[in-house]
Formats: sequence, structure tokens, C-alpha cells
Amino acid sequence: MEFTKMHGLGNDFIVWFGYQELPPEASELAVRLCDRHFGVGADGLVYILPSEKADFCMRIINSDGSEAEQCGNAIRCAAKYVYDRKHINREQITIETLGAGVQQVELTVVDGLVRQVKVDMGEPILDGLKIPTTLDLASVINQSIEAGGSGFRFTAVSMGNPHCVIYVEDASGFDLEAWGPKLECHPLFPKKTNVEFATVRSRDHIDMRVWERGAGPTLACGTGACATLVASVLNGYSDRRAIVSLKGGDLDIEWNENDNHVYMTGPAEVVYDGRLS
Ligand SMILES: N[C@@H](CCC[C@H](N)C(=O)O)C(=O)O
Repeated sequence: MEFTKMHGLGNDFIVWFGYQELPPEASELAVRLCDRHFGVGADGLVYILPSEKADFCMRIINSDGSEAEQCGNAIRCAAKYVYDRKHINREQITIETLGAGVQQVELTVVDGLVRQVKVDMGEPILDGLKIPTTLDLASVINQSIEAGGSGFRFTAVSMGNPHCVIYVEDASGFDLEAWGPKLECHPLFPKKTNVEFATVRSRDHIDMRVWERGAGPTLACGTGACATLVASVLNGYSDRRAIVSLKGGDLDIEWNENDNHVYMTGPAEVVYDGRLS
């Protein structure tokens, strides 16, 4: 079984190509292989599959074996993979996702090397029940939530997958382990949620740390960065375009006023090719 280890800003994946469909053992394999001591070590498994609607289809399995609807860092990796391995010879690629439709990806290639990947992440979902939350509201902005005896204010956004954005004084020093798991499984979020702790540095720069649903603390989350930018605009904290600084590096995020789509630009890297016996 040949795989490729890739990452987007340190959010790392075991990438598989060549399957015709998601194998039934994907969930069990994710738990085993993502283990950083007894396995390969990764935040998730990524399958690049054939698609009837787009050039390729991408499916992402979190390290706990659950399947996510979408993954921003993985879609950049998938686009770089198919281009580098010459499965496509265009710099514009369409990739079908489980929960965020078909996404348009554009590669910036310099001297044959993929330098940046820009993804049209589609329109954010703001409706409370569709995110999903248990709140029947047109948008879930600056609402209160209690976890572990403490109260927080949160804004919920879906980018195909659910996000709970909380503003804190210092995101980079925030104790993710203490609050992440409690908020991830909070009953307000029926499908659980990714949790972003954000600090707005200026109107075009936001620091964010993430506790991912099904994966725990990761170095970066593409959909989380998009959700954080959208939440920051909704709360009046930022402009519609900002750098979101994550532990693993920066993403350039824009929520375009004309088409209401969110655009994410960032890198994707190959670490190594491997073979499982
Ligand atoms: N790291 C991702 C998101 C992966 C899925 C997430 N854990 C979920 O369950 O929704 C990203 O870069 O977007």
C-alpha cells in the first residue's frame, strides 16, 4: 500500500491515490495509522478518488476514524498531489468534497513547482440549524455557551463542516486542552464542532489556535481559518480580507463581497512517499 505523507502548514495527512471508492476499512485504518507512536502519525487520512462531477473527489477521515465533510488544508494537498504526479496537466482543478460541493482550486506554479494553492471554499453557512447548532437563528453571532463551569461568547459558522469561534485575549497562549474537548462535544452542536480560539491583532490580521473535531489540537485548520475570518467580519472585528496566523503558519483568507464566497490561499507540501507492508 503506497501512500504519500503531506501537510498544509503542519496539518498533516496520509494521502492515498488509486482507490475507486472510499475503502470500508478507512475509519479503522485512520485510527491505526494516524497514531504518532504506533503508526505513521498524522491528523487524518486523505483519499483522492475519481469523481463524476469534478476532476477528482477528496474524502477526509479524522485521526479518530470519523469522516469530515471538508478539509481546507487537505484540499490544497490533494490539488498539489494530482498536479505533481501528472494526473492532470492544468493549473485549475475542480475537486468534489463530501459536504462542501465541488470546489475550484488554482495553483501558482513557478519553475514547475507548486508555490501556492488558492481554493474557492464556497459560501459560508450561517443558519443556526444548518451549521448545525441547536439554535434556530438566521445567524449565530456572539452567543453564550457554558463549558466546564466557564462561560464563553461564540460565533458559529459552517464551511461544509461546523466551527465554533471564540475570541480570547491571547490565542497563542490559550489552554486548548482544557476547553477544546468540552466545547467540541457540547450539546449545542449535534454533529460536534471544530473549535477556534482567536485574537484579532488588527483589521487584517488574526491569530488563531484550533481544537479540531476528531483530531484534537492541530497546527492549522483551513476551514477553521475561513470560519474565523467570516466570524470576525460578522462581529465587526476585521475587514473581509485578512491573514490568519496559525501555529503552523499563515493563510490568506478573503470573504468576497460580490459572490459571497470565501477564498483561501496557502501552501501544500510533500514530506515523503511511503509503503505499508
Ligand atoms: N484540518 C481541516 C479540517 C479537518 C476536518 C475537521 N477535523 C472536522 O471534523 O470538521 C482543515 O484544514 O480544514
